[in-house]
Amino acid sequence: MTRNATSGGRLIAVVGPSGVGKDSVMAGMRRAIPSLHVVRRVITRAPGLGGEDYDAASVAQFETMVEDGAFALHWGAHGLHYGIPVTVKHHLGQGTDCLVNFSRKALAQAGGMFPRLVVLNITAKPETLAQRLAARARETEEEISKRLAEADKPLPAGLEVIHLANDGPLSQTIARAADLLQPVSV
Ligand SMILES: Nc1ncnc2c1ncn2[C@@H]1O[C@H](COP(=O)(O)OP(=O)(O)O)[C@@H](O)[C@H]1O
Ligand SMILES: O=P(O)(O)OC[C@H]1O[C@H](OP(=O)(O)OP(=O)(O)O)[C@H](O)[C@@H]1O
Repeated sequence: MTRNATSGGRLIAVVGPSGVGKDSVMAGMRRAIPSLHVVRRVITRAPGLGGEDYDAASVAQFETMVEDGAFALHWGAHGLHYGIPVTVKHHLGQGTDCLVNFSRKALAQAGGMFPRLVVLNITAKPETLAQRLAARARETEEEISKRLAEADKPLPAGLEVIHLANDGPLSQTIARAADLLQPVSV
């Protein structure tokens, strides 16, 4: 029995600082728990920059999508816009657990929208983050510095949060995440 014995799937919101391994852990969880629906975000980022699978949009396209009600929730960060397609509500309504790369700043709003929200908070030491962002090389050095400066952010109170360190081998983190988030019957 979970804490939130409500009908519908869980929205598993993966959060943590830039470079901590959110996308990597999510990719592993998708393989470990094939029944999970992994949410494909809309991002105003150039297409094909790797990491997660996302739908690239221009700012104008994104704003039109907002007006059209295409998103369940959206936010801005790192000079980009991120949107969670409204179709996530359909998957949750069908009882499917959904996994999404999320923003700590958007969690308070999500808590009021999704009754079965579970936060997977991934952590790593500052030096680990710096090494990983440099090695990933998706952003410029200036952008990386800004991301590192924003690494620490509080989580809102009152949410179900699972904390998971990703300083060690990725396979170990994925196995632990899959174990902690295996589907449960309510
Ligand atoms: N446990 C780990 N050990 C070594 N490298 C990792 C680990 N987890 C993630 N990485 C690497 O660190 C970089 C950042 O990971 P990523 O999943 O893009 O993080 P985020 O989505 O949180 O920004 C990527 O190059 C990824 O391959
Ligand atoms: O409010 P915060 O918790 O700081 O999160 C801000 C944004 O950072 C991440 O974006 P993105 O996946 O583009 O960046 P990352 O891979 O470098 O974390 C995350 O998915 C949020 O969209």
